[in-house]
This record gives sequence, structure tokens and C-alpha cells, in this order.
Amino acid sequence: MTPGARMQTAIELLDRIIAAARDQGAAADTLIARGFAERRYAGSKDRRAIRELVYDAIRLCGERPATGRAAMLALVRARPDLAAAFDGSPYGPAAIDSAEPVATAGPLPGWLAKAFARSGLDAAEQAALLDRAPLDIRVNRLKADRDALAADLPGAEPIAFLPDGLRLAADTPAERLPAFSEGRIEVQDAGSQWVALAAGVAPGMQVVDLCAGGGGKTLALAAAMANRGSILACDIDRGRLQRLMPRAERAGVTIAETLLLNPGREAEMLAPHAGRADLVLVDAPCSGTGTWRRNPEARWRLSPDRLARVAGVQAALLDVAAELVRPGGTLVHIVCSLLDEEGAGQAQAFLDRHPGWTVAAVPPGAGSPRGVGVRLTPRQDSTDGFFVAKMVRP
Ligand SMILES: C[S@@+](CC[C@H](N)C(=O)[O-])C[C@H]1O[C@@H](n2cnc3c(N)ncnc32)[C@H](O)[C@@H]1O
Repeated sequence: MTPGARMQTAIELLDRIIAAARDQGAAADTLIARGFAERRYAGSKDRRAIRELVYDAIRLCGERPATGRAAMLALVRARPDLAAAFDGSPYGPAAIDSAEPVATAGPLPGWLAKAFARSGLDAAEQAALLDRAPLDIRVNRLKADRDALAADLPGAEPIAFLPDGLRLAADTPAERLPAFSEGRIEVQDAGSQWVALAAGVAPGMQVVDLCAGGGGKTLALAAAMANRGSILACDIDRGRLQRLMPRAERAGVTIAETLLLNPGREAEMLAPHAGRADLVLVDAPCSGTGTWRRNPEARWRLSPDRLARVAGVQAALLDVAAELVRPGGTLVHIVCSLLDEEGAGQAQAFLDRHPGWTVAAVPPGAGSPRGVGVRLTPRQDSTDGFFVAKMVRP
């Protein structure tokens, strides 16, 4: 493909990504993969170049741009060498007109920059949210040993605060390694591994993973429990939950079972489990501000209303979870967000609503204290951003 054709493709993909962000549609990665499937003529070098253009434009524009072309023109302002691709050729974009609209560059929409500042995150922390994420894996201790595995993976580095974590070279095709198909490794960000570990499960416990999704944390908990005890993995999303059991099988996890919940009927459906769990994990749906390194277009999806809605769901889920915890048992609140509205503020609000509940310490190792819990940030911890707090039932 010519530079012009690559640029035009990037602009068309950006148009779809912008529309999907506005309408809560598919993620950028999915849309890019679909776009390439429609353009079989694009070779691997073309795809890499187009992908880079798209993500560079997404990272550059904090506010959702009006069009892909406006976003790309903002990128041209930052990198004038790209202007030559606007060549007006049959497959390329029209020549640049100096009067046409250009998207605003800047890391974040203004309202979010203020929300981060209120949550104690300065400009450097905010900028680090858009860094490129490293590739981390969790070695499944039910089937493998980290040191032995590291010796087989060139460039693999142990992650200091994780007993089972390895950081791989960013271009490692982790999911194509035999160790992946054999269930000896899972691709999992170091922060995600750490908050699962910080939950403090032990073999033999009865655990409820209330927002289990595809089971990333469920599998980590099961490994930490030496596959002894039980984990009830719940979610309202059938598609996600259906991915859990095949993963559990691959990982040799036998203690997990799934329960598909109906939204609004969670408490009723979980009533048979009330007051019995040693530990309930609420890895709550959230704004995902901590994962922007992987999907930077997510900041185009967020609005003050949406943030308020998701915080309301978190509060409701914590209340549902509280009923499941046995006296003396633990409720763990996790969000992959850095905003206090979802993290420290949410945990404190739970304690205010539930007199008698106390706070349990999150073990040291990573993150910094934030309110009643601990927060990990991309800048300080080189992980996705997370908040975790542990509350104990009287
Ligand atoms: C952060 S994701 C969970 C990720 C998962 N624990 C993991 O480690 O891979 C949040 C999950 O909450 C689920 N969810 C949203 N509303 C829910 C509800 N009312 N009850 C249970 N799960 C819910 C979503 O479907 C989503 O899978």
C-alpha cells in the first residue's frame, strides 16, 4: 500500500472507532481487526503502520474528535512528515486544506483531568495512563514453576512483587506459546495479578467472585487456593462467563463453578449463598481509567453521567456482596480505575452504609495507600491502574 492508502485506511478506521466510542460500540482493537479482515490486500507491514497511525492519533486526542480526518490532522501538526501522505491520489486522502477542522490535542477531556486532580493524580500520572503497556503473564502454579518457565522464555523477567509474574518482551506471541495452550501461563497484567493476590485467599476457603467476567481473577484465586475450596464465579454477561470454564479446564482449575445472574435479581439469585462466603471479590464494572494504556479510546466513551451510573452499580454490587459474606469474612472491592469516585470514595461510602464493618490491611508489596485501600498506578507501579480495599464483616 502507498503511504496515502495507509493514511486513508487509518482515517476510515478512526471514523469507526469514534462512532463506536460515541455509541458505546465495539473496542478499537476489534474494529481494527474487522477493518483488516475486509482489506485482505493489506500486508503485515501495512497493518502495523496503519495500526500505529490509528493509535498515535487516539493517544494524541484526549477529547473525542469529530472525525478520523480531524484526528489525523492533529497528528500531522505534531508530526509534519505525515503531511505528504495527504496526496489526493486515488486511494489516498484529499490534500490538506488549511481551513479545515483539526481535533484538539491533549491527554484528557477537561472534566476528567479535573477528576484525576481531585483524586490526587498530577499531570505526570495522567500522562502515564497513555503509555504503552508491557506484556505480563501469570505462571499457573498449579501446573508450572516460574523459574523453570522463565528459563525457557528468552527475555522473561520476574516481576518483583509477584511470586508468579513474568514480564515478557512486548512482541512475544504469548497466546501462541505451548505453555499457553497447556495452561501453564495466563496473560494477565501485573496489577491484576497483584490485586487478586492481595485478596488473601487460602486453600479450603469458600469464595464468591461476583463479577467474574472471563475469569482472570477466578483463575488467579484458584491457583492461590492450591485448587482447594470453592469459587462461585458470577456475572451477568453470558458471553464472558462462557469463556471461563474452558479457561479453567486448560488451567487445571476444578474448584470453580459459574452462575449467570439476571441484572436486578442478583441478591435474590444469590440468596442461597447468603452469609456463607469466607471471601467475596467484587471486581466491579468501572470506567476502566486504569486500562487506558491498552485501550486509550476508552476515554472517549466516558462522560460525567456514565461515571455516575457505573459508580451507582458498584455501590449496589457491594451491597449485594455484603450479604454473602459470613461473619468475620472479607469483602474485597477492586476497580481498574484510579478515580476516587470508584475506588477510595466507594469503599468509604460502603463503610458508612454498613456500620460495624472494619477495614483489613492490604498486604504491602505494590501500590500506595489511598483512603481505606491501596492504589496502583501505571507511573509508580508500572502496572495497569487499580484500587483495592478489604472490608471485614462484624
Ligand atoms: C472488571 S470486569 C471483571 C473482570 C474479571 N473479574 C477478570 O478478572 O477477568 C467487571 C465485570 O462485571 C460484570 N458485571 C456488570 N454488572 C454486573 C452485575 N450486576 N452483576 C454481576 N456482574 C456484573 C461485567 O459483565 C464484567 O464482566
